[in-house]
Amino acid sequence: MTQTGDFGFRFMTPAMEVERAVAELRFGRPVLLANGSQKLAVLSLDCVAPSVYEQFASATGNRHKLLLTAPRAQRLGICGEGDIAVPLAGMSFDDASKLSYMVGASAPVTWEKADPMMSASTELARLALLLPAMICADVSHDDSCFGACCRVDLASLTRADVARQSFEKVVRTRVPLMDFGNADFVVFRGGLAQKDQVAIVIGQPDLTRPVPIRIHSSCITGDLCGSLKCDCGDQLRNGLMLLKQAGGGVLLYLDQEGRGTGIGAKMRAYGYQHAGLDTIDADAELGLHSEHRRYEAAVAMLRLLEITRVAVYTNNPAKIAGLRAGGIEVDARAPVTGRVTAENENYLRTKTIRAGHMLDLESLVAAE
Ligand SMILES: Nc1nc2c(ncn2[C@@H]2O[C@H](COP(=O)(O)OP(=O)(O)OP(=O)(O)O)[C@@H](O)[C@H]2O)c(=O)[nH]1
Ligand SMILES: [Zn+2]
Repeated sequence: MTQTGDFGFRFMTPAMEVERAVAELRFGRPVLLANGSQKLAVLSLDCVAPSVYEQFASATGNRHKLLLTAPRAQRLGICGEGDIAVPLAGMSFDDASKLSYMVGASAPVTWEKADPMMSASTELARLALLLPAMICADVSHDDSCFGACCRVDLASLTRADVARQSFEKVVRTRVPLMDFGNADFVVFRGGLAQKDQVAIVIGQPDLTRPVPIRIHSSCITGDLCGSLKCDCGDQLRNGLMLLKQAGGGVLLYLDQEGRGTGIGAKMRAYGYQHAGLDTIDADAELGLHSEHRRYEAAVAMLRLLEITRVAVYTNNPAKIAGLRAGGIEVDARAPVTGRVTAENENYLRTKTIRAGHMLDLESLVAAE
């Protein structure tokens, strides 16, 4: 087993604080976000029970506010103001939910620019795979009702980044694959949530040359079930084939469902897409930005595999930028595509036009 970082045993590390806070939010309990003497009680509307919402309101003297991210504010017609905060006094749980992530909600009558601490709380939501619909209240003067709650320092959110880059190799084992021959599945554990990540090594790549790689984000619907709404399943299999044809390479299969937003958010977004929204606007309705993925895990996995120079199969410039930011040399980039279907054509077009993906869609359509 290879250790990538030695944090020793300390009573409380930034990563521990953040991980505990993330777990508490997922249980629907409040956490305290602190920055010096400023304290913000935070609750996630995505998984709180209505009764806890009511308790939170009375514990904060009805001074609680709802954070709406810039994409959500924009969907509600409030443009160019960044994240906003809406006073919630007197607003029911259902109305707050509607305001934070449902299609067709009206713009709030009263709102203000969000305090930076409130905006920072959305990073906890991102890590918790929850919608960034945060209910917040400043309790700097009296946090007595929140004494038993998990406390996380604002600085820990940044310092926990160090932990994100700390991975260890757990096991490497051969798996015979139907179309690709023998592959080595290498399992890594680490990052903030200690999720297992998998590298699939095809053949025996020459590590002295740029190693052909594919970074693939998990897509339960496409990879496993052949969903026609995206091209992921084809890209997964075509990516593995390209690595085999290149004489060997590595596919990093990252646990990043729904562009890092989680399967719950992705399925909510699919519901909105059925109502006519494109992939980016559907996410924006939920308060999500167009991209929530990060690539520290990919960089750490490559380093543990002793790979520092790569040739990447991707159409997504953010993946290349993520590798380069982590010090991996990207020598070349080649496309990897899938079938264009009636159901995924708009999705692919939106990614090309609105997210800058390097995809020659018209040629693909013409080739079908
Ligand atoms: N939020 C959201 N995620 C989606 C949607 N459709 C697919 N996904 C996710 O998008 C990601 C696609 O992953 P990849 O195919 O590796 O990445 P990519 O950004 O398309 O880049 P390349 O395939 O490398 O060109 C996966 O995490 C899917 O689960 C959608 O409509 N909404
Ligand atoms: Zn997909």
